[in-house]
Parts: sequence; structure tokens; C-alpha cells
Amino acid sequence: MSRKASDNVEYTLRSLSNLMGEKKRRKQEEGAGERSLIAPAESCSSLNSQGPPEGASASAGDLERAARRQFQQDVTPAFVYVVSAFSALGGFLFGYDTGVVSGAMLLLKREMQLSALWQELLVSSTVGAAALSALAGGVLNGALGRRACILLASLFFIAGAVLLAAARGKESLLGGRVVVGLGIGIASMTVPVYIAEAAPPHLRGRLVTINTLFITGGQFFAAVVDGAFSYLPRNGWRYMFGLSAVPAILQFFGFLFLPESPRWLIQKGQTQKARRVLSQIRGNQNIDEEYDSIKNSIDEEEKEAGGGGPVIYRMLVYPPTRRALLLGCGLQMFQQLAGINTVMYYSATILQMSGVNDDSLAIWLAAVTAFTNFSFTLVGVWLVEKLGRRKLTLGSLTGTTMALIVLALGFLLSAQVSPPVTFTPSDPSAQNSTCTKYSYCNGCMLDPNCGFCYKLNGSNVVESSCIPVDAETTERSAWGRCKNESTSKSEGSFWAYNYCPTSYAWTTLAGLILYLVFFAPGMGPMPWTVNSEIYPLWARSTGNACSSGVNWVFNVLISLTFLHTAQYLTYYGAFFLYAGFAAVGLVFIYGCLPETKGKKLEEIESLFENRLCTCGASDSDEGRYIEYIRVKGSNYHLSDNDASDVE
Ligand SMILES: O[C@H]1[C@H](O)[C@@H](O)[C@H](O)[C@@H](O)[C@H]1O
Repeated sequence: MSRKASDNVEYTLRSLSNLMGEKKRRKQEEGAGERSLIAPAESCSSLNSQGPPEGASASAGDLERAARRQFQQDVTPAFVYVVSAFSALGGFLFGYDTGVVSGAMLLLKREMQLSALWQELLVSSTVGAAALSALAGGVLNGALGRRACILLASLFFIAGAVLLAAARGKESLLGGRVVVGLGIGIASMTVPVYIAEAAPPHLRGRLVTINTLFITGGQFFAAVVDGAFSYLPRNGWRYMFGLSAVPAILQFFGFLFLPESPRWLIQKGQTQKARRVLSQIRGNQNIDEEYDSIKNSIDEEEKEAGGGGPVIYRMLVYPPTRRALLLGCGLQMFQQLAGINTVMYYSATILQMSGVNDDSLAIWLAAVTAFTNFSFTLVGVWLVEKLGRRKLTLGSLTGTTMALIVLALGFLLSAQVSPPVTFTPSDPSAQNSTCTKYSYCNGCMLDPNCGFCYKLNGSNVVESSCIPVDAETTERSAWGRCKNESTSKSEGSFWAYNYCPTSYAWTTLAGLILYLVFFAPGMGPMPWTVNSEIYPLWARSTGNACSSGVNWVFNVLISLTFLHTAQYLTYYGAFFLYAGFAAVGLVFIYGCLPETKGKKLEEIESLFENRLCTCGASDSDEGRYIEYIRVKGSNYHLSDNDASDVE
């Protein structure tokens, strides 16, 4: 029996019970209803496709059809969407605050004369703080609950926005960036968990993926805001940072009225409240079954993994959670190792390297890149419940690996046709410069102290030289023809910092777009989505804290080392390296990622009972499925094979 069929049977029964009332439902469970739940494959599929199973009365068939219709209309009350949208504002702020800094930095470095070290500090302090607070978020989530953590994160976002917008010097800017980072870390680990715990199984993947849609939406919005305020000569950065207070305030007030996660409430023994919340988010559906299922699995979990010691220790000594943790951290690590933030944070630079030599055009093209990331995440939202997590992630990473190879080849080709240095100016300071040692543009471009000054004769590069870059800005050379814009223009000279004029630029651009088209629907959202579902309740906060921490740590590592990696390995070397990481990730995911689509959170633990890296093989498809049935208040674990035994 396909799992889809079993889901439908389950929902049909649930809806039937709504239609017939509680009393009739009990009768139904004792009779035909109970039997159809544990019925073997054929009867379930016939129930779904052709109407009533053999021997059932016509009126039961009518009822069933009515129930199915009702289920389709009512199964997802709008409230779940409201809850998800307010939580996903945390994702929006995560994307906005990590994205907005690149444009703000362009203005800040001029206005506050920021050194390279201070620029790096302002960018990476946020990501570093996010790594720490994501780890701490595990303890906070367990102790205070999901709702309190989301409220706390929005307070950090508000405080950070105010501090940044009102900053008087670089020290207060640094303080603001750290506070914002604390918010990002807590939100990044709490929001997916909260949404997963509130969502019904058949929509869980889609709703959690919407959080990543909000992340990439935030990044896109930040890119547009950066573009718009970049024309403001003074204080543009204050608006860029300050604007994030608006969604943060909205989220804070929204969450004052939104409920705590029912699963967390049950775990804390607040069962009455949990029932109320569950009824609220499930609308007119009967919640007994779901409530019992959560309650039983919590009781089970406590028995199974009830040994003493900190949660992380218990997770590591208990094989299913150890495997889930390895998978969760591995997914997050490979997401970052595939180089997404090199592409996101340096897209303007990469675009310049592919030949766009106008600064504001590069900023707007970076917004186009962010838009590609956002719109293809939307494709992921649509695909996640159709293809499932496993196929989507594997397909996405395969395409990403290929796109990285295209990007690398683009850089390789550009390097091979890199124009030679044909003109050595006689400025006296040229004698002390290391830039004179390069005989091709490629070497010159990779040295952060030098740039390439050239003229064009038709499409041919002529009179080209490698000259030191100005100490204040990378937009001009320290001396010579490219020292100031007006002389450059009158003489027809161009200044290329960080790129070489080549006719293969389009390959790089194509690689960049291809990269996002493949990465965004799968590798972008799935690590967050899968992590929100693979841990049992007792380990969920800690598991998500660890894996989010891993995501942020690798985010810092990859984005901070990109320019150095490119210097040592060249650009094409760096992208071949990321392609290598992605290929290893592909093998890991192929072996280790089971399909979790449509399963109840309480069922997913059993996917990790096998040795790690066999789970993908055994549960990749619809072939094997696990069904829980409710017999006298307990959940029994039933496989296809032993279904007949029960009957
Ligand atoms: O899932 C998100 C998304 O893909 C973002 O674009 C990226 O910047 C983040 O690092 C990642 O975690």
C-alpha cells in the first residue's frame, strides 16, 4: 500500500468521525473503521481509488466521499498559516540582516573611514554571534518553550535595529551587529521547530520550507533596499539597518497572541493547555488521535532514552538520535560547503569578475541574483510535498555540483585567455611595487594590492598595465591613467579590480544563475526542513541547536576564507574545491537521508533504527512504510508484513 493511500485512509477516518460525532466514531472504531485501518494493501487502495471496499454498504461509501470532500476543504485551518507566517518573519529577519550589511558597508566605509579589519568585524560578528546563540538556543528552547524564544529573538532584532540606526561610532555599530546576530541564531533554530510542531504532517515540509522562502525573501528585500539607499550621500545605512525593526515589532506583537507549541506543552505536563492549543490549530478536526499519539510517544521516549546526563550525551549514546544528529549536522555542513554564501555575499564581486564594471549596476545585478535565489526557493515550496525531501535534495545537489563545475570552467577559460601586460609605466613608485612582477591580468587580479588598467581597441585589450590599487578605495589606481575618473574617461582607459576583461565572462554569469536555480529549491531549504523533523521531542531543541550551530560555523568559515582561497587556489580552483565538497555531500546524502514526507513527527524516529547510511536505501521510496494504529489508547507499530497477524 502506498503511504499516500494510508494517509488518506487515516484522514478519511478522522473526517468521518467528525461527521458522525464522537459516539458514532467509537462504534466505528470497534467495527469497520478499526478494520480498515489495519486492512492490508489492496483494500486500502481500493478504498481510495474506487470507493467502498468489498462488502461495505453504499451509504458508507457516500459518507466516505462526503468525508473526503470535507477533509479537503477543512483539513488545514487558516490559523496554521497565520502561525507559520508570523514565525517565518524570523526567517525574513535572518535573511534581511545577513544580506543588508553588504550595501550598508559600501556607505559606512566611506563615512566612517572603516579599515578592512573593521569591515570584516562588522560582517562576521553577526554570523559569529548567531553561531553561539543558536547553540545556546537549545537550552532556552527546552526550558522556556518555542514561543518565548521567538519573542526573545524579536526583542533582539528590535534592539539591534535601534542600536544600529542610532550608532554614533564603529563600536556601537559592532554592538548592534552582535545583538542582531543573537536574534538570528535563536530564530534560525527555533522557527523551523515551532512550525514543524504546529503543522499537520501532510503540510509540514511545505510550511517549514516557507521559512526558508522568507529567508531568501529577506535577502532579496535587503538587496533592493541597499540599491535604493545607496544613492543617499549621508546616513543611508541608518535606514538600511533601521528598517528591520518593522517586521521585528510585527512579530513581537503577533506572538503575544499566538500559542505555545502543543508538543512542548505536553512534554512539560501542561496537558489541558496543550489540548486547547491543538484544537485551536486543527480547527474543527478531532484531535484525540493526534494528542494520544504525541502523548504516547513522549511517554515511550522517556522510557527509552530516560537515562541521566545532559541531552546531548543521551543523544550521542542512543543510536537513533546519534544517527539523526549526524545526518542533521552533515546536511547543514554541506549546505554551506557548497558555497552558497560565497555566491550570496560576493555576487557583486563575481558579477564584476564576469565583466560588469559599473558599481551600481553590480549592486542591482546582485539584487537580481537574490531574486533568483528567492524565486527558486518558491519552486522548492511547491516541490517538497510532491517529490519528497530525499529526491528534492539529491536532485538539487547534483545540479549544484554541475553548476559549480560550470562556474569553475568559466573562471578557468577566462584565466587562460587572460590578456597580457603590455605596457609598463615609468612612475618612480612603480619600482617598489609587487604589481610589476605580473605578466598577465590573471595574476594581477588575484593580488589584492593590484588592479589592471587598460584600453580597448575594438574588443582587443591594448596598453595594459598592472598597477597598485588606491589605499582608500578599490575603485581607482594609486597613480597613473586610472587614478581618477575624468582622466580615465578622456583617455579611454578602464580600471579592472578583481576581474579581467575577457570574452568568456558569460560562462561565469550562466554558472551563477544555474547555481541558484539548482541550489535554491533543495539544498537551501531542505537542511532546515529535515532538521525540524528528524529528532524525537526530547532531543529536538538540542538537535536543532547543534545543527544550526554547525550551519553558522561553516557559514563563517566559507565566507571569510573565500578571498584568501581564491588568492591561493585562483578563482577556478576555489570553485572546483566547492564542487568537490558538493560531490562528497551528494554521496553522504544519497546514503543517509531517509524520506520523511507525510510521516508524523512521532513516526520518524523509527527511520533511524538501521545503521546510518542504510536509511536512505531502505526508506527512500514508498516501498516500506510504517503505520501506527490506535488500539486501546496505545500506539502499535505495524509493518505491512505483520498487518495480517493483527487481523
Ligand atoms: O537556507 C539558507 C538560504 O539558502 C540562504 O540563501 C543562505 O544565505 C543561508 O546561509 C542558508 O542557510
